[in-house]
Amino acid sequence: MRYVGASVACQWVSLVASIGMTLVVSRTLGLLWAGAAGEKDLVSLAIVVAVTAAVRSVAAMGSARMGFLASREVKSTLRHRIYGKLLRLGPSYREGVRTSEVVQVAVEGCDQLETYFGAYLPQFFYALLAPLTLFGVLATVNVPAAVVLLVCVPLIPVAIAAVQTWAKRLLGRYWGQYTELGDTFLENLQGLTTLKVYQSDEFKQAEMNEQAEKFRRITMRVLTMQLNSITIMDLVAYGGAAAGVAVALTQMAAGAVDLGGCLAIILLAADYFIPMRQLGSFFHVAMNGMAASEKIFRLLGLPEPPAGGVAFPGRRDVCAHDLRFSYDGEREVLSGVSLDVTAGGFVAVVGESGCGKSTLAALLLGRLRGYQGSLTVGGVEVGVLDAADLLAHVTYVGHESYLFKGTVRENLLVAASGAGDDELWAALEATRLAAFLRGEAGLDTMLAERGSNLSGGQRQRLAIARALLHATPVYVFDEATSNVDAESEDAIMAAVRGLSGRATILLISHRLANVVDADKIFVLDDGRVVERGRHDELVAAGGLYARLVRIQAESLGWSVGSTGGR
Ligand SMILES: Nc1ncnc2c1ncn2[C@@H]1O[C@H](COP(=O)(O)OP(=O)(O)OP(=O)(O)O)[C@@H](O)[C@H]1O
Repeated sequence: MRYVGASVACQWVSLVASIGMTLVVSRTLGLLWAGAAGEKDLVSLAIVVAVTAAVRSVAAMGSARMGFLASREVKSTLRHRIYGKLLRLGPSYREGVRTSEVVQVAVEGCDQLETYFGAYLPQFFYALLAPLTLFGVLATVNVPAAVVLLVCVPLIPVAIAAVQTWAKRLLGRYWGQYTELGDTFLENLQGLTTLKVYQSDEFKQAEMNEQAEKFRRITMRVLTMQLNSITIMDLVAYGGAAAGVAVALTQMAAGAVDLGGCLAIILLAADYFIPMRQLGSFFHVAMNGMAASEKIFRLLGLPEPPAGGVAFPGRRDVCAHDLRFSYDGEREVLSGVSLDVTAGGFVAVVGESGCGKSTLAALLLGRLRGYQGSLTVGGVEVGVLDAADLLAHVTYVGHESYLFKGTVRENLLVAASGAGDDELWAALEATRLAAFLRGEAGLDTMLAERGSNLSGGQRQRLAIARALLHATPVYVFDEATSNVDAESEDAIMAAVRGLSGRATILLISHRLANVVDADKIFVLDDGRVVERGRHDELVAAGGLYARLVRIQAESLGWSVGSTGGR
């Protein structure tokens, strides 16, 4: 508001200078017409014109600068808030908003608000102030003309208000279409390789064309609406100015005003309307910003995980009791899971695809919320733990980890900012990546976006090295080695087992060779723990686990009952 006020003040100073100059010009022309103008009048006219030009240019620069500062502050504040909100929402942000929508509102949505705060708001106040100022001045010249002009000005806001409801609805739909198109575009771009592989890109292109066409149509409707309303505002503005001129001429004919006064009214008549007319133009862009701001405020209003929850406890045991969870509120994906992992223990969760293993991991990380029953770490319910604190104490490695564009060192330091090169190399040795990187540029080896210049297995080994550096009391490995070659997998599993004792480890793996050493194995089936025990006990029990082991042993050729052999 400070900057908006200053911007209005600059515009007003410029207007006053302009009025002063117009009055002097009109008076001098009147004198010239009457043949009464002396040299002194012409000199003072030249001085007034020069001073006015200087004042107006300084005021215009000041107003633009203030508008810029206002919009810069708003954009930066909003973007900080959006960023902070995403951090507070954590990995579960996708439950409430689509990624493309976040990008669109944070970038273009905030840019649209630039016009609202930088141009529309100052113009709004200036458009109220300018006609009143002009009225005050012209009333001293000729009251009827000043009144007629003042009365016509409010017709512009009336025209704006008339289209406002319609425009609001239309712009709401426009932004809906825009984010929908952005969403499809982002998804198709990310899946372009897959689409090419299956030659489905044409089908997706047709789908996108259809959405783009819908977006084109709504954009055209928005433009039509804007042009129509600008035409109406122009009619009012220039019609009003013409009415003022007509009154001025009539008044002069009636002898109520002299030539100088009549000229002053004619020259200033348009100034009554220009600010309102300008407001009308900004209004449409501002409305677009307002529609975007609705999306911004919806994002900022999304419910957050409880902040300032209970701090991560000193204990590290993990326990689930009668844990139930459903994604859609209907089908239970976990239907009463009970398991316990003692502090420093190495526990595995196995089961057929879709039985709920990753869901369990996501609940433990607080990535999914709204479970029933109990899931505790160190005796404290995960649901009441402080979300950031939980993530700082539980390291998760999934089957596909994110690597950032930058050096290997930068990617590793994400997990342990203070680690020295020796520690980084030790983690790389543990995941058998050191030899490869030594042949490249070592820790300074550059990674492309998502680590796309590494192989799938190398990416994953780097992600596991990063996790090993993140010294936390609890680790969750969810199919972390699924795309790693067998030899490296053995080395990595040895490093993972090496963590047990100082950290509690939950290992989710469909490769049963990895779990034979686990202190306890929980076998999930359709959202329930159906078996629990050590590898040998479960094999001896001859249940689901034994069946899964037999199937894998046959296909991979490792002997049932072996510990770690393949
Ligand atoms: N985001 C989701 N929305 C709705 N349902 C989901 C979602 N994610 C998973 N599911 C469902 O929950 C069930 C359990 O999925 P989950 O990913 O936990 O299985 P999993 O045991 O880890 O499988 P896999 O071994 O194949 O990774 C599946 O039936 C799946 O369809």
